[in-house]
Amino acid sequence: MPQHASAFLLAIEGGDGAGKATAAAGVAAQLNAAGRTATVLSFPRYTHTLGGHVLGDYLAGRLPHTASPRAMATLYALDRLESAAVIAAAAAAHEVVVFDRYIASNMAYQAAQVPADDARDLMAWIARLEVDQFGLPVPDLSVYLDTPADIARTLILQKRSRSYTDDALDAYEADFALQTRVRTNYALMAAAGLLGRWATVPTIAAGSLRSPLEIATMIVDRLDDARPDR
Ligand SMILES: Nc1ncnc2c1ncn2[C@@H]1O[C@H](COP(=O)(O)OP(=O)(O)OP(=O)(O)O)[C@@H](O)[C@H]1O
Ligand SMILES: Cc1cn([C@H]2C[C@H](O)[C@@H](COP(=O)(O)O)O2)c(=O)[nH]c1=O
Repeated sequence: MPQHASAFLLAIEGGDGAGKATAAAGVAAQLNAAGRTATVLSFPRYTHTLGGHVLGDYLAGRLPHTASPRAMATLYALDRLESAAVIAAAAAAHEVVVFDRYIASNMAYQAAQVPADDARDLMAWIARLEVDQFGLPVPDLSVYLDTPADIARTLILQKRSRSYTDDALDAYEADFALQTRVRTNYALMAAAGLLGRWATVPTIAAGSLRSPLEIATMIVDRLDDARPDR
């Protein structure tokens, strides 16, 4: 197995329906076609980890109680902690590991569920939990896919069925105000460089959605900007 101990860790981030899974697959396909080995890991890992399974039940509305943002953040973090060996194996075998959501999703979504004045503290708490306590790697680059919430809602409704729910919208997707606060948080995190380096890729140009190919190409360009030696 080829060893790439210093695989580039690229996180694709954004609100629900921003086009992350499509972009992550497109980026990996472009890199692999160019002979640069890449793989995609999507979080939550609904069907692979205990944490992911519980999160699917939560998002599908099958759990009887709501949980605090810190409790939810811990569950999402546990899904990644359970996946630590999978992340390490992916990084050892590929030049680039593309995360379809990673730690920044936890920061953006859970901080969107506390008063705005408490958001930065919660983001810092989540970063300490996942990076300092759980030992998860910081991404080399996070790309914020900036898709307006109304367009993202249309894209969510086009999605194929998910492993954890048959509903068209899960609990977070159905909450339009939450999606708006999430977008605000991502813009803040990208501007402040929380959890490392960021690039923002607007998915709309001249009023129209860019093609998946164009979006993937823009992300690969940002990746190359972030490591000009490769
Ligand atoms: N640039 C694009 N142009 C047209 N359709 C797109 C584009 N990007 C994504 N889609 C479509 O929109 C839907 C949602 O895309 P995708 O699953 O990639 O979003 P996502 O951000 O991963 O969603 P979620 O966070 O809810 O899992 C899919 O049906 C996908 O084919
Ligand atoms: C990884 C991660 C995700 N979330 C939120 C974001 C989404 O609303 C759901 C996951 O849904 P998807 O359709 O599978 O993208 O969970 C979060 O709050 N914290 C996280 O770490």
